[in-house]
Amino acid sequence: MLQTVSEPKSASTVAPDSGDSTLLPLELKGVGFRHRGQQLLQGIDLRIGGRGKTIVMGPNGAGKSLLLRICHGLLAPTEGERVWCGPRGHRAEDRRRRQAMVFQRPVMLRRSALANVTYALAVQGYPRRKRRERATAALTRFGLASLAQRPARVLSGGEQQRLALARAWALAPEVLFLDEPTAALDPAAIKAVEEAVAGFDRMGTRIVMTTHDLGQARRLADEVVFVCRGRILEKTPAEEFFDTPRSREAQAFTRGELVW
Ligand SMILES: Nc1ncnc2c1ncn2[C@@H]1O[C@H](COP(=O)(O)OP(=O)(O)OP(=O)(O)O)[C@@H](O)[C@H]1O
Repeated sequence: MLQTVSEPKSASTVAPDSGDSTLLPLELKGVGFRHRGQQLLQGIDLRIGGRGKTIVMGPNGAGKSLLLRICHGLLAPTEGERVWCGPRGHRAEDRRRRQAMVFQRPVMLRRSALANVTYALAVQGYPRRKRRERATAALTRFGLASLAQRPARVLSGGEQQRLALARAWALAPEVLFLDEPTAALDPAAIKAVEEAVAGFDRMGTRIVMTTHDLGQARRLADEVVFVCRGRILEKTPAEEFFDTPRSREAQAFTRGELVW
């Protein structure tokens, strides 16, 4: 489903290679999130640095999405702090431009597929005269060239998810957060998303992704962050996590048992 075209250079002058990442490492220090008297996340110490794909796993309601939203900056922690420690991490504009997030249900503007991508490039400050070419290359990369003029909101769920990935691809982010991007997709669409994630990884984009799918986590993860009841119980290299999970909760989770 994915077309082979050359992978885009970063929209900025800096290639999104972890060696010269301008944002990473990302550190959460003593992060908590409280809402209406409920402690939904607590005591989160997490460092995301270097290359690779971090897969965030855990039972329903554990706080995975909250954690990703806090990492991305969509939510502010009510306790502790989130710090981008790279040389340009202190600049809000750089943080906004150099990271992207893909959601389970893609957020599409009421305009064509192509315009969704060119708009994102415009917001990022990409030169006007080059936007269309770059957006078209991204749509082609994700097998969406023939749907470029179709209103984005009438695309199927799988097509919209590929469009969300194409939009992120055009932006060439240093860090990409994906929150259950395949939860509502059929097997072919899931494969396309997994190939895209691997492509982002090859491009040097740091991946942080949640999934419920153990098979998918095994295929993609370099490391696993296991979240349960609002806390991180493990941050472990993937092989070790699946072979010998340390916590009782992760042991049960990897056996496919319910964890509360
Ligand atoms: N913006 C928010 N404000 C207040 N509470 C929230 C917010 N987002 C999520 N919650 C609550 O926080 C808890 C954790 O939710 P979250 O979506 O992070 O879990 P999750 O691990 O991603 O779960 P699932 O696997 O079911 O998607 C839930 O009880 C949820 O109702």
